[in-house]
Amino acid sequence: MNCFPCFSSQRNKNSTSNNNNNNEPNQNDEHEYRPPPVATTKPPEETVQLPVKTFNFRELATATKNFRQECLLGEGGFGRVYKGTLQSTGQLVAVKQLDRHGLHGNKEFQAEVLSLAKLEHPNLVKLIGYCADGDQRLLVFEYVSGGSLQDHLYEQKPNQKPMDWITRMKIAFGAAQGLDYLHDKINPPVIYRDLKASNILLDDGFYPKLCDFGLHNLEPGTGDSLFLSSRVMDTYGYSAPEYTRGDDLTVKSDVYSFGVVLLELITGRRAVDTTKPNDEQNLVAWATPIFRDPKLYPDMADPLLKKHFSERGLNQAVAITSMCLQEEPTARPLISDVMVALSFLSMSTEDGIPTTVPILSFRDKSMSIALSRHGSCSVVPFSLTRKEEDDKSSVSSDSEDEEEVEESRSMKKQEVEDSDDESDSNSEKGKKEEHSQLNEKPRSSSSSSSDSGSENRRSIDETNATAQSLKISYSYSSEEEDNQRLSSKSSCKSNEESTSLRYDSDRDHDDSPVNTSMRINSLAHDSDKEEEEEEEEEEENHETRLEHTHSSKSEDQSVYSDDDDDADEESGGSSLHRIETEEEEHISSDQD
Ligand SMILES: Nc1ncnc2c1ncn2[C@@H]1O[C@H](COP(=O)(O)OP(=O)(O)OP(=O)(O)O)[C@@H](O)[C@H]1O
Repeated sequence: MNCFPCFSSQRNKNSTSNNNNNNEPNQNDEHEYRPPPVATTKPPEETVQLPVKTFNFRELATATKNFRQECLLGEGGFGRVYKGTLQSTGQLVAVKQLDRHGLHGNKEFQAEVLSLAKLEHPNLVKLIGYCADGDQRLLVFEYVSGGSLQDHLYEQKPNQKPMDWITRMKIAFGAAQGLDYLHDKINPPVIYRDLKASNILLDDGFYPKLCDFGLHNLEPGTGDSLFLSSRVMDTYGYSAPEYTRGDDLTVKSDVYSFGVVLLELITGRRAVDTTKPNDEQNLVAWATPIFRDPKLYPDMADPLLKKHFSERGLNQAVAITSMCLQEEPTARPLISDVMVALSFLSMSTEDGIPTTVPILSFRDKSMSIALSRHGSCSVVPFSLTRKEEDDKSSVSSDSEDEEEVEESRSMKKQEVEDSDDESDSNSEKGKKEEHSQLNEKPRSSSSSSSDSGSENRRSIDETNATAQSLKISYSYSSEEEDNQRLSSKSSCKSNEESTSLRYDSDRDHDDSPVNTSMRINSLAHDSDKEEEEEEEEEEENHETRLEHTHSSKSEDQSVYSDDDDDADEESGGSSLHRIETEEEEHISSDQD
């Protein structure tokens, strides 16, 4: 059966009507068996005429001035790309002349082209048509005029201004939207496989469009080792660890690559830069230790930004990046959550401070947790009632199951945090924006060690500074037995698996990823002294808040500038801020 009617040549069409197969009632022969109606109904995609044109080689040769060098835009893993003008319409196009190594057959090629043509989204470069003439295989795309993200980040023209922070966040947001479409809005999902700065094209207004998606099956001579090695080299620095391990790629591999691009936007550094000292050549390897120390975030940012960004925006962007770059694919967020978070970070506000991200926007709570640790205050804490918490505690004491105990602790801990939030909110009502230090580290270091594993866990927590700040510690040391158990447990909970559980706080919480996170969050805390400690801490925090109110306020109300360095120092780092605003209260109550 030909699934792609618009590719059918006249001859094919004829042959289709002649070979009238089971699904096509033959109008000329009334006596012939007609299948039941259901069988005659073609799926919509078969009947829809897809908006993809066929070009003959001559047309494209004319469009590109005979593939003249001056029209050459560049050469990538798939072949050369030429800028052209279609004579019939005057439309500017990019003509990709596919490498002729091991060409696919006509039908195979057409099938691939058609599936590409179905992918339509404003953040994807549109396929306009194709040419399969003799052994020539060409794809015709809309022309995107502004160059690639790579050009803008690293190959700036002398008179070109560096991209500002909001533009960078908008580009990230747009790219996430394109990726979200591929992952979540079409069926079956498309794994991009090749997301990188050079594949994000920008129009004149910096609107991003992803190119080279879905071309994987068109790779000429798949299995041609020379060809493959050059592509892998190109993608080196963006590939997820599972790729290197030889595991299957998933949509989460794209999320990793997206994290690398986000890191490039933040730092202005190439994914791989062989001109740098050895320990700085691989961007992710260079950045990973920095993720653990929020005080270093401002220094990590692209110097060309001259610190013109809000501290909170930076912290949250780094938090998202760090999540995307988790070693374990299942620990990475869904691109839809990344997209939502970036939608807030990319909003231009009058004061340059990004809008806070409401928790209920996310399908997976881990994103909310990470961002809440980085200054987003409209995060509504998990709404466990005291009754639920008591229920949990009694279940755990009955079962004496260590895991349940952990869970109960974490829930209890969470409730304490909830009440912290509440009291913070009350005490700070009326102020426009104020920071409070969550002071996680003293909390863990002051925990008592009645639990045999708590000492270990505490030390792991202390060394795992990323976990302290981000609370997405799926990567606890594998040497630690307890943590291994927890880590593997959390890994098993794929974000997708639990989507349906995420919003409902009335459900059984035992296995939700929320609780996985909560459990992990609570590792360093001992429940026995918790309330006592909380009281002390609340006092301490209150004092700290008062001390830091002035500096924190000025930090966040103005965008970062070089002059803010002192204030930054004074605030003792940037990530552990929580802000309560009237606006946020409004959002929360809306959500309620
Ligand atoms: N639709 C387009 N509009 C404008 N320029 C384009 C378009 N598609 C590709 N280009 C440009 O053509 C050049 C080659 O692109 P291509 O995608 O083939 O290679 P690449 O992205 O550099 O490498 P790879 O194929 O390994 O991803 C790049 O400079 C790219 O910016």
